[in-house]
Amino acid sequence: MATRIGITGIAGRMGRLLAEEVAAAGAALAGGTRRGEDPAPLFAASDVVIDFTHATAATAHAAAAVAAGKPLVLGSSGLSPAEEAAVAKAARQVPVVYAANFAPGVNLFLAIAERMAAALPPEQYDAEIVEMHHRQKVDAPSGTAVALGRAVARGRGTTLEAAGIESGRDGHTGARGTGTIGFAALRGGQVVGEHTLLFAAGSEHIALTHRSFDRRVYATGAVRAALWLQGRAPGLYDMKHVLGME
Ligand SMILES: NC(=O)C1=CN([C@@H]2O[C@H](COP(=O)(O)OP(=O)(O)OC[C@H]3O[C@@H](n4cnc5c(N)ncnc54)[C@H](OP(=O)(O)O)[C@@H]3O)[C@@H](O)[C@H]2O)C=CC1
Ligand SMILES: O=C(O)C1=N[C@H](C(=O)O)C[C@H](O)C1
Repeated sequence: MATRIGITGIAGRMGRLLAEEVAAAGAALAGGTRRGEDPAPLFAASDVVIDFTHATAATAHAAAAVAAGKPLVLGSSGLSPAEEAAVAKAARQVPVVYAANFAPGVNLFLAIAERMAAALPPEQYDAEIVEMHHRQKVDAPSGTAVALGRAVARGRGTTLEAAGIESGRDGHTGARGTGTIGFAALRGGQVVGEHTLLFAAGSEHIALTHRSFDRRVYATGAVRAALWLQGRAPGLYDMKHVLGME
């Protein structure tokens, strides 16, 4: 029997593409919800649910996954520490793939970012992350930019919070802090998603850029993650697990 996949926020930009990719993968669309609807019936009718809606919905959707005993693929960005903690708690009872970006190239980028950061001393190389997205995006910096920042911090043997964040500089900011990680977010037009990680030293710069031209790449990855979750033990997984990049 085909895997039944449910989609929260099915009328959204990602929701519509996810429905197409469920069919393309030979799975069955169990149904979808719109904003304000009770997610419980969808979780009950699904083998796995994919959630690309909004950060503020993540806690309720994680709770619905636990109540129904169903795996969850979570792609929403901009989650607060409390919302991420709620997802991690749910993942003790059901398997969850939570990824900032479901594009394979970005997940390779994250791995390379960590290695670059480990090789380039923070006293000499300032790490700056620049992202650009479509004018409708409601959170900044993007989830992917935050994931890149976390990868750089990991490579440097620290955390993003401990390294220090310089985001959205404006006015009399003072000089850049050594070892901090900088973020800049651009919004305009219909840019699907662009991320650049720059290491800037006195005598050289090295930059890596990823560009998505079609958000279908995220939908394909999320459906792949949903199918990969079938039969998994409870736990908090990432796209690198789905792609076998661990
Ligand atoms: N991890 C990844 O690879 C990717 C992540 N994303 C993330 O996915 C999310 C959705 O993006 P996108 O599809 O472009 O956004 P859209 O605004 O196009 O779609 C979001 C959908 O979710 C619904 N929704 C909004 N808030 C809630 C809520 N509180 N509860 C239930 N449903 C809700 C909306 O309903 P309504 O229409 O009524 O507002 C809408 O149908 C964003 O957080 C985005 O950053 C996007 C692409 C890739
Ligand atoms: O909102 C988007 O569109 C995207 N959101 C994700 C993010 O915040 O990183 C992934 C991708 O960049 C598109």
